Amino acid sequence: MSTFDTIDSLPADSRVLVRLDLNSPIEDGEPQDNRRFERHAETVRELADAGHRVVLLAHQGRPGRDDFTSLAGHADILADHVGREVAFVADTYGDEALAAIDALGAGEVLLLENARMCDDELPEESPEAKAETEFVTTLAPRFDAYVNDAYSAAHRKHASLVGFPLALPSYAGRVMETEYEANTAIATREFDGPVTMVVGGTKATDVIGVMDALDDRVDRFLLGGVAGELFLRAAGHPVGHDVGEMDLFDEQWDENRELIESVLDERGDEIRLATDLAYEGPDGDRAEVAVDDIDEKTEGYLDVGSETVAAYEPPIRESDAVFVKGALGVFEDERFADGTVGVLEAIAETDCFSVVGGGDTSRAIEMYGLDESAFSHVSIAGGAYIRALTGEPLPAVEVLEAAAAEQ
Ligand SMILES: Nc1ncnc2c1ncn2[C@@H]1O[C@H](COP(=O)(O)OP(=O)(O)O)[C@@H](O)[C@H]1O
Ligand SMILES: O=C(OP(=O)(O)O)[C@H](O)COP(=O)(O)O
Repeated sequence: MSTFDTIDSLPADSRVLVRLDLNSPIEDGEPQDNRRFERHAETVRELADAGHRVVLLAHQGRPGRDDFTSLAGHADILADHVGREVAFVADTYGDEALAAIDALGAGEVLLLENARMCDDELPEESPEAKAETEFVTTLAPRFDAYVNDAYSAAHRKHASLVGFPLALPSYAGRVMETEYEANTAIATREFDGPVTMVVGGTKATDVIGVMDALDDRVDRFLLGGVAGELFLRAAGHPVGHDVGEMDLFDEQWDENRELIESVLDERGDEIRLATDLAYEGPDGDRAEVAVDDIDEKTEGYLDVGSETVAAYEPPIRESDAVFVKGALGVFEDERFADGTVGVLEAIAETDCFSVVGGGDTSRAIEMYGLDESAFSHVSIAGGAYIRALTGEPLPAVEVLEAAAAEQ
């Protein structure tokens, strides 16, 4: 169980500064709606309905990148989800922002500009250093309390995440609470039956680190995606390297080769690898090949094959808990969705405890019409989910816990 205080303890009629994570895909300069809005809207609605004055802080992208934009468009999307007006001010702690904050009435909601537009926000520093920045010392006196709901950014030591808890009574929002409980479950909960982890996606370095760290917590790993092919390579198959323009395998192989070989050597019995793979055939249709029949890799494998999907379903059905990190194939293309969707369907049909993590992978749930409520938790966190699984501390959670110990 977490040891931070939640918004259940927030005193009535508070002026509250709330950190959300609305970081979103940007297309043609506009933020795209996604689960983060829907989830954070619950916290915002609850606080506004209770009559608090609600001021929101969030970030978008990184300076210098195309996704580094204003939060004006985010306010509109959030307002649709909250079912209330969300005012926006293109300022964070200047006169315009302070005037808008001071003018806010009970139950009203205001979103401040992208926190990363302040020089004080980004350099990663200690909470003590961040608490002394002008950003924090200017805003904090305007508020009675700080709420952190941005679990998915909690691995960053930025001012809006770690500075305010030293300056204000601090609480966890609903997203922070639920993400924390579900994502640490693999380390903290005892399960009666087998624990299975589905491992795929493109970020092989991340997931191999997770496999290594979860050594004694997971009974079996079902592999696909890029990591799956790298393990097949370690097992002696002529796959798991780049062909043509591809840039997914060789670097990650060089980086992880020793670890993959030692994990396979020590835990081979618990690791299930694909026995067949799917690729784009000459007529553009999905084609499949048995791994044992591959003499040379000449094209990209884009999914695990149907024999593999069938073999992965029974262990899922027997599991007491299943954690998913990464897709088994390029599910965005319907021809190569069978592995990812097959596994998600098998999880949805069981009553095991299940967590699906990763921004890309979780999109398969709505793309293929799966019922989100069939999963115990669909995480909106990427990097923070990985860190939770590997047991690495999250600085923004640590400061909330420290604040609770002092409150
Ligand atoms: N064999 C593969 N080749 C290329 N891409 C793959 C393959 N298998 C899965 N993927 C891609 O992996 C992505 C999801 O994984 P990733 O980005 O690592 O994780 P996350 O869900 O954490 O964002 C999907 O978008 C999918 O297209
Ligand atoms: O989207 C985020 O992380 P994620 O891509 O790991 O899910 C967070 O908002 C953190 O953003 P950052 O990785 O630019 O610090």
